[in-house]
Amino acid sequence: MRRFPEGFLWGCATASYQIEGSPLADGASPSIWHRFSHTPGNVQGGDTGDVACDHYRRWRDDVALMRELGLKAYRFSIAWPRVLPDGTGRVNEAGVAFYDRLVDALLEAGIVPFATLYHWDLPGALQDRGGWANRDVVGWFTEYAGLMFERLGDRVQHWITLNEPWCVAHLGHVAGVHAPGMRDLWAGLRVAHHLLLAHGEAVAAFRASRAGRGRIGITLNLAPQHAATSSQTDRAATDRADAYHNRLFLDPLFKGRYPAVLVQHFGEAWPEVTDEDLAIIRRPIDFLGINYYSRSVVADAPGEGLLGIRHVDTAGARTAMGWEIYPQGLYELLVRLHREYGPLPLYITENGAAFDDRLDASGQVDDAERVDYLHRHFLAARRAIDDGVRLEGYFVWSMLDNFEWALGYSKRFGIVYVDYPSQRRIVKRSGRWYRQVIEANGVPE
Ligand SMILES: N=[N+]=NCCCCNC(=O)[C@@H]1[C@H]2[C@H](O)[C@@H](O)[C@H](O)[C@@H](CO)[C@@H]12
Repeated sequence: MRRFPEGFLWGCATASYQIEGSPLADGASPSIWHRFSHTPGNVQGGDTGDVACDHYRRWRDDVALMRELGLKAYRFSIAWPRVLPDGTGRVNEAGVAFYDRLVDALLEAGIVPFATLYHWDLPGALQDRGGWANRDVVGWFTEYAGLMFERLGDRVQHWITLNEPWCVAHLGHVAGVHAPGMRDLWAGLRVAHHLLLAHGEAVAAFRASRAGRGRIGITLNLAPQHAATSSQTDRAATDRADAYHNRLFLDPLFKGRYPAVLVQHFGEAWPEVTDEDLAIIRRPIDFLGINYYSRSVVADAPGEGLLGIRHVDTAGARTAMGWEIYPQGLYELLVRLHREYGPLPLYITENGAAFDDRLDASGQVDDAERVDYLHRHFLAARRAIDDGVRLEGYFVWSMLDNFEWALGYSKRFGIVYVDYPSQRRIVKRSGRWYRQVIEANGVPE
């Protein structure tokens, strides 16, 4: 048995738009994902977050389910449009009350709440004013963050400013496959910069708030980039991919500068960046959240796409998302972060897999593949701890099957199956297995 350190925080992660449903209930306003999913052609099957897992109404039973699973911690996100329907100014007390009750129920169940301030559901009213591409968003986000620190900061001690700024900037503003569906590199690079500025200003607001004695961090999706061959051109291509996918956020946050290779590569599209900006962005944080799913293998492809690279297929097994199952990439990433950007406390704020789960004749889900996936990734994380990495918790994505963005409900990541028509929750084999892991605080070799 490979035991984890005493007090290791085993949990699950979710996000507001992906599980809550009731997007316009009790004074909430439309988010950019409400608009995006209701725009035909954007989401597979025309799916929307209108119902999702109906968590907005079933939250009490879901907390009971978390307790049944033995979770030590639970990472959720707050829907900005519920608490500030116009994005700034007027507070919607019914929206705040939902999170107030949720936090109280979690504490009552002995579960540590981790609150993510932004998991992609920007108020549509702010998108109408330019959204993340408008530098004024820094003030809007800081106001929202300050309100939440004020209202929940006496009970929530762990805060994540942003979930995956890379996805917000690239998928939402360059590739256009996520809300708000923009395809504009110039805007996307500014969005990345504004997200980091907003993060930095929220950190300062946190330190000044009554929540300030808690911990604040940010969650990045990070993926090791491996060169397809040892050729100079493939290595240079991999360096560009690593700079864009990983260092675009890591370097300003922890080194106070953007990767030079990107500034060069993007030329006049690169935004104006001042030393004052960089000082805001690099304000010290208490932990780094890592969302790990897989790695990429990269080859030089002159003139192709944004970076002149292409991703090379590998032989390894894949999840239902088409992502290679590569647990050693988690070990490699954790050790790199510790050595190059740390040493600071780390949490795996998301790791998990989608597989084609089906109810069997007995109405159960025997998701052996997900058990194997998690087992191998837990062992990789445990190896990193042996090498001195200060890993303090692990949140499995996800507790429930949920709305998988542009893929709608076609992908199931949960350790609990959601039968959407009936909204019944059915704990999968992986959920029962995870409960044992948490109880033992360890996994078999
Ligand atoms: N090009 N390209 N892109 C692939 C980039 C992968 C990054 N996607 C994630 O990490 C998302 C993260 C998200 O927080 C959660 O809300 C999503 O449900 C999970 C599962 O998808 C993961």
